[in-house]
Parts: sequence; C-alpha cells; structure tokens
Amino acid sequence: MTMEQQQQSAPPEEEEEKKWGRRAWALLSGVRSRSPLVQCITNLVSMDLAANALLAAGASPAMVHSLREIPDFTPAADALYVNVGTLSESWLPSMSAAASAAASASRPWVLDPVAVSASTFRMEACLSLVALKPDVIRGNASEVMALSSATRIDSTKGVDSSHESINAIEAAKSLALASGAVVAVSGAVDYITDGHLVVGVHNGVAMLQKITATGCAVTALIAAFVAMEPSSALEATACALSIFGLAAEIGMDLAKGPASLRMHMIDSLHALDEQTVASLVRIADVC
Ligand SMILES: Nc1ncnc2c1ncn2[C@@H]1O[C@H](COP(=O)(O)OP(=O)(O)OP(=O)(O)O)[C@@H](O)[C@H]1O
Ligand SMILES: Cc1ncsc1CCO
Ligand SMILES: [Mg+2]
Repeated sequence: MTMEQQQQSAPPEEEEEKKWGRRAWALLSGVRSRSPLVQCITNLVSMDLAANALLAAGASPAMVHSLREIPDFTPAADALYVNVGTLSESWLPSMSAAASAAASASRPWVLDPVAVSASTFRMEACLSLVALKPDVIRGNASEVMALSSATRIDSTKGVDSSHESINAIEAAKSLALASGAVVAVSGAVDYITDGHLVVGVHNGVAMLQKITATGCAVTALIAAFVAMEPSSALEATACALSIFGLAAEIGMDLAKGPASLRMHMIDSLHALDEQTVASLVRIADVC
C-alpha cells in the first residue's frame, strides 16, 4: 500500500464498524422480507412489548404456550423464545417440550433466564432448560453471573441487575463454553460471546432500564435475527442488540420519559433505513 493509499483508508476500527453496520442491515432486511415466525413462551409482563418489537422489526410473533399445541406448532416456527420471567409449575413442561421440539426440528431457540436467582425452583428450571441446549442465552449481568455459577446471588433484587455487564464477561464465557450457547450480557455495553470471541455493542440508552421488559423484548428480537442465520448466532445476536439499542437512541430524541420512549422506540425500529443502520451501528470486537 502506498503512503497515499494508507492516508485515504479508514482506521481498522472504523472499517470493522462499517462491516458490522452492513451485517446488521442485511439481517434486519432479511427479517423484514422473510418475516420469521417466532414462537414466544414469555412472561406475562413482556408479551405486549416483545410482540410489538418483533412486529416493528418485520417478524411474526406468536405467544403460544399450551403443552398440547407444541407438537404441531413449534416445528413450524422459525425460532423459539423461552423466557422464565413469570415462571409457574404449569408452564415449565411447555418450555421444556418446546425447547426439545425446536432442537429436533433444527430450529434455533433462545433462553432468557429472568431473575434466575429469585428461587431455587427458578434456578433449577433454568439449569434444566440450559441442558436442552439453547442456541443463545441473553440475560443481564446478575442473571448471567448466577446462571454461570449455578448459584443464587442478589436474591432480593428480582428482575433488575445489580452488576455491570463488564463484570460478567468471564461468567458469560464460562457459561458459553459449558452450555454450547452464545451468551449475551446486556447493560451499558452489551457483551456477546461464544466462549472464545467477545463482541461489544455500544448502542442503547440508560432509560431502557426504566421500561419494563426491554430485556425480554430484545431477547425476542435476537430469536428473529438468529432465525435468519442460525449458524452465525454470535453475529446475529450482536446485530439484534445493536438494532434495538439504535432504535432506542433515535426514539430518545423525541421521548419525554419512559412511556414515550417505549412508543418512539417501536416507531424507530419500524422506520430504520440502510443509511441510519450503516452509519450508527456501534459494534466492536473486544477480543
Ligand atoms: N446503561 C445503559 N445504557 C444503554 N443501554 C442500556 C443500559 N442498560 C441497559 N441497556 C439496554 O437496555 C436493554 C435491556 O437490557 P437490561 O440489561 O436492562 O435487561 P433486563 O435487566 O433483562 O431487562 P428486563 O428484565 O426488564 O427485560 C438492552 O438493549 C440493553 O442494551
Ligand atoms: C417485572 C417482571 N416480573 C417478572 S418478569 C418481569 C418483566 C421484566 O423482566
Ligand atoms: Mg431480564
């Protein structure tokens, strides 16, 4: 490369970010054109936001959780999303059956271990679901740290994290290696790992923590993105987190608080265009 060429080419981090921007746009475009059917067995708080986030992104959500419907429905879905947020004894068999059915039909499935430390029942349920080999596990820092060590921590804190995502990277790596799943830790920076590579997503706004179930909704979006490229779950997960965070950033410019952010974020997710995605996706390799 001549001196002149060197001066003209962008620094490697910028090139890297552009590559991620193209990847995120390709996946979002795929979701819009193919409209993957995402079966969601998710908590009662999150159903509305998760379904609307999926619709705004172009996917097709279906909140189907009856055990009797799983043999017919799950193999026909493009991806499965399981979230234990409002876990009950009667729902757990559906979650397990759907996870097994998705795996048998070679459909990707994604686990959100909401408040895994809340009780021994919930921890054991999450460990039994991890044993059914999810393609992706997405949680906040406290959830990933607890699940990774199979130990209840912060049991009084409920669904919110009391740790920073950066402090859960090692836990995420060991959970990824032990489970075979890609593990995503959400927070100020989202970290995604397969146990070897770690990628950081820098999109998002802090006020997302003031809207309930935004973590649940982004996990639903991860399922839709992974349905597009099941063999590149790490990349698809990073792109889904970035697109969701970017929609929140744009929505934040119009929002007056959490309630209007929720509305504007959904509008922004629906309206994202190539130029915006290509220039504002902020994903970087960590190691
Ligand atoms: N401080 C922050 N700055 C920017 N974005 C953030 C911040 N904290 C969280 N987010 C974003 O908010 C979304 C939800 O992540 P969070 O870690 O709050 O999930 P969660 O605790 O599982 O949420 P919930 O249980 O309410 O669904 C993610 O897209 C994440 O990137
Ligand atoms: C508030 C709440 N409680 C159980 S699940 C849920 C949604 C956020 O995870
Ligand atoms: Mg959560």
